[in-house]
Amino acid sequence: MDPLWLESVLRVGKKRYRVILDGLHFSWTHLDKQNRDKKTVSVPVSELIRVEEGRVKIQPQKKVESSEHHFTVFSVKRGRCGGSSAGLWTVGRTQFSCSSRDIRDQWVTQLRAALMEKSGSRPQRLLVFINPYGGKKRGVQIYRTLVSPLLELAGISAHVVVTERANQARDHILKKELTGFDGVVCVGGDGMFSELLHGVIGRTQQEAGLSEHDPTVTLQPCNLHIGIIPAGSTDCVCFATVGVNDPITSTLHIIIGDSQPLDVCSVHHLNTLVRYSVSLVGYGFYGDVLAESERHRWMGPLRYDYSGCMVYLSNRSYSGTVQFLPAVPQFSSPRDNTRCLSGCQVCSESTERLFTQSGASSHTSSYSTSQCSQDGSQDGSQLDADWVSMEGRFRCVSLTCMSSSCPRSPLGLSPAAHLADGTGDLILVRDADAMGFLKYLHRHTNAQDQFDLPFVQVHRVRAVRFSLPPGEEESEEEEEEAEDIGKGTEGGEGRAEQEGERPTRRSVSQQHLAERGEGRGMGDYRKKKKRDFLCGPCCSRAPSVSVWNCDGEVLPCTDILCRVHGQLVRLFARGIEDGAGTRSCRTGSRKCNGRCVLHS
Ligand SMILES: CCCCCCCCCCCCC/C=C/[C@@H](O)[C@H](COP(=O)(O)O)NC(=O)CCCCC
Ligand SMILES: Nc1ncnc2c1ncn2[C@@H]1O[C@H](COP(=O)(O)OP(=O)(O)O)[C@@H](O)[C@H]1O
Ligand SMILES: [Ca+2]
Repeated sequence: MDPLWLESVLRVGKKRYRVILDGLHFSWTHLDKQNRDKKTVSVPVSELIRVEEGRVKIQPQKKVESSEHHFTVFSVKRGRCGGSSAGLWTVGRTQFSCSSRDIRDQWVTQLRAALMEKSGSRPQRLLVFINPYGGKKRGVQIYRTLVSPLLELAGISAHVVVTERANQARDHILKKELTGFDGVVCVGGDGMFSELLHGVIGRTQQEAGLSEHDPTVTLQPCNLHIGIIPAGSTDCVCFATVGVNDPITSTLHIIIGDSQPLDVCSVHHLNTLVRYSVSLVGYGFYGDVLAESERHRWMGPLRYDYSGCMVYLSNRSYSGTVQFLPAVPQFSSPRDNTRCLSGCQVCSESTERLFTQSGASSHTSSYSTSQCSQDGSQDGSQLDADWVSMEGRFRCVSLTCMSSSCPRSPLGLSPAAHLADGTGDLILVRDADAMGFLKYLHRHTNAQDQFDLPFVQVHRVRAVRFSLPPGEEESEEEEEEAEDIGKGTEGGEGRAEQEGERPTRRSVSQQHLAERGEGRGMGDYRKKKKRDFLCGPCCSRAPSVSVWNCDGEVLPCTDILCRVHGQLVRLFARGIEDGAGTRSCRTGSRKCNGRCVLHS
């Protein structure tokens, strides 16, 4: 028998329960007057949070009464499947009454031993960054009222930094002492997550002595977990990895030490790392929406809806050449009608492929043409011929390493994409008429297949290249000019940071490039903006070049090479559980049981 096994008949309120603890579950079954089993509640030991003697309120320091015969168990409690709280987690609190103090002590000891066994995989100490300006500017309030009390309940200590400038979180992770921290957490949106992502990946490569600028390098997977408390505008990374945007649910995933590997796409321009992305690298529509939205930041999250309409009305398409390395089609397909859910088999099988066969210790691969071998591992050579090339005019070119579901699009840009399979989905939307494109966009908001349109193609890929058509390409001269513009703005941005003003986005990549003294291409965006955008999105003078939206950051260059790095980072999450994934306490139309400050 399991050494942790314990069984007793205890009371919860006035009802009698057969209570059992085995190695895996803590469960209690209601017994009727004839001692027949009725309803059972079962909690995996991995989802227990705390066990206290006595009858305890949600904060252990506030005991209602210290009873010698009682103990209280705090655990993860799921919202009703199919109900309005599906996918949402809360803290369940159950007070058990024993017939003697001895029995009570036995239960408390055994339950704590079970919890102790789990403690190795749970964080003890966290480094938390709060963006006070993200989303509706409620980051600090969300942390103080919803997150901090739960961390305290779970006995997790946190060092909290409320950021005063963009890139502070990234720089902290890159440069400061991190010993003793089991994870880093952001309270903010996708931009804030991106800061942590760049910090964690950069730090890991620094320590491994690898150059991130080398597009051929096999990057070192990161050990430090990242937690996301959603408090931003889109919160796509949280939504796509948890299934809901809810601070309490995300805190509970952190507390129990869930671990979700995540594919990351690196974006290079001329042997310089520009940025990393996990959700969207998008040219055309999504780039234009982002660029336009920056001018309306004061609108908060609504800026994307407004800019989306404006850009749609501008009816643009862009020329370019897209090349891609297809993923192995036998493993999965973006049109196989599956969803990457918690415990996804495609992702588990990929783990073995990505790490066993690739030999993670050999850090460079022959990448004259590719970094991925035919078997799906992350290095090895491949022939030039494997690149597929497409050119023409596109409404949008999007690459996403995950579904990129978010409250605006509950199934996402690519509903069958996988979080951790080492591939991304490349979506090419050719120049359709305005109604056709609207149909495509609208299908993101419902269950209709957005790929079932004659002008839309989707490919599962491992790498993508984009280049402008001859005559439009980024010339040396343009880049030098762009560099100058970049330098000018760099100073301006620095001033904004110093004075505690809110700088615009685009900061991570610019600073990244500037700090490494490799600012080639920097400011292209601004230069092109000068040329094409300043007249507004509805201007009749249509621009010939768009910009790239990289997880909400405008990239400073147009010709790029993207490469998917399988399972490069780990989040405190477990993927979307079956029955979740369509709800958000920020959609307004759906309730979050009033628990969320975002609704209050
Ligand atoms: C007729 C209805 C049209 C609806 C179209 C809906 C399409 C939604 C797809 C959303 C993909 C989101 C990918 C995630 C991007 C975020 O990283 C980025 C930054 O987020 P944040 O830091 O929270 O501000 N968000 C965006 O780029 C917004 C794209 C909105 C496009 C309408
Ligand atoms: N204190 C701060 N002042 C100004 N900008 C900040 C600060 N902290 C973080 N940022 C930047 O703000 C940007 C947007 O933050 P984010 O939390 O993603 O909110 P949103 O989802 O509303 O865009 C991020 O790119 C981040 O670098
Ligand atoms: Ca993927």
